[in-house]
Amino acid sequence: MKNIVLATKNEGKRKELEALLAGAATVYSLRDYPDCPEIEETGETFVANARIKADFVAAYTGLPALADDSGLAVDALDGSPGVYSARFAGEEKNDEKNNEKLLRSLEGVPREKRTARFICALVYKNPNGEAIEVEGTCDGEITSAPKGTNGFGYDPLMYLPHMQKTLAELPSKEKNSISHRSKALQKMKAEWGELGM
Ligand SMILES: O=P(O)(O)OP(=O)(O)OP(=O)(O)OC[C@H]1O[C@@H](n2cnc3c(O)ncnc32)[C@H](O)[C@@H]1O
Ligand SMILES: [Mg+2]
Repeated sequence: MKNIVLATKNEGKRKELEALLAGAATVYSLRDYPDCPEIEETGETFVANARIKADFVAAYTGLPALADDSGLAVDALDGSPGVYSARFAGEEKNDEKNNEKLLRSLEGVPREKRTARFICALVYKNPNGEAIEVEGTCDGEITSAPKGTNGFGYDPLMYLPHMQKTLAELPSKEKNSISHRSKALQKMKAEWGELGM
C-alpha cells in the first residue's frame, strides 16, 4: 500500500480524507510533522493553492503528499468567498465567524437566489516530481440559519435540496458519499489506478 501524507492542518478535512482513503493508502498527516511551517496560500485558484501545499509538503517530508484546497462559491456574491473561504471573516480562520459573515452578506437575498457550490481541488505530488490534479463539486443553497452539528466549516449553512438537509445534518458516511471532497478523491483514485500507482 502506498504512503501518503495529508498536506492539511484542518482536522475536519483530515478526518474525511482518512476515512475516504481507508484501505487505499497508509495515511500520515501534518500532525506527524508538528514543526512543518505554515504554508502561505498565494494562489488565485483552488488548484493553484493545493499545488503550493502539495509541493511544499512532499519536499518537506520526502513522502507523496496529498493537498486539499477547497471552499465555497456563492452565486449571489459573484463566487465569493472562494479561495478566501478560510479567511472570510479574518486571518484567525474562525468557522463560526465565517458563517456569521456569510449569513450577514446574504441578508435579504431570497431563497431561490442563495445557490452555492463547494469546490475541492486535490493535488497529489510525488517527491520524484509526478503530480495529479483533480476537482470535485457539491451544489446546494445557503440557509438563513445554521442547522446541524456534524462536519465542519460552512456545513451547517449548506442545504442540499435533494436530501432536505444541510451537510452538517448528515452523518459523516453520508457526507462522504456525496461531497465535493469525495468526488475529487474518486477521480484521484481512478488516476492512480490508470497509472498503476
Ligand atoms: O489549508 P489547510 O491546512 O488544508 O486548511 P484550511 O482550513 O485553511 O483549508 P482551505 O485553505 O482549503 O480553506 C477551506 C475553507 O473552506 C471550508 N470548507 C472546505 N471544505 C468544506 C466542507 O467540506 N464543509 C464545510 N466547509 C468546508 C473550510 O472550513 C475553510 O474555511
Ligand atoms: Mg488553508
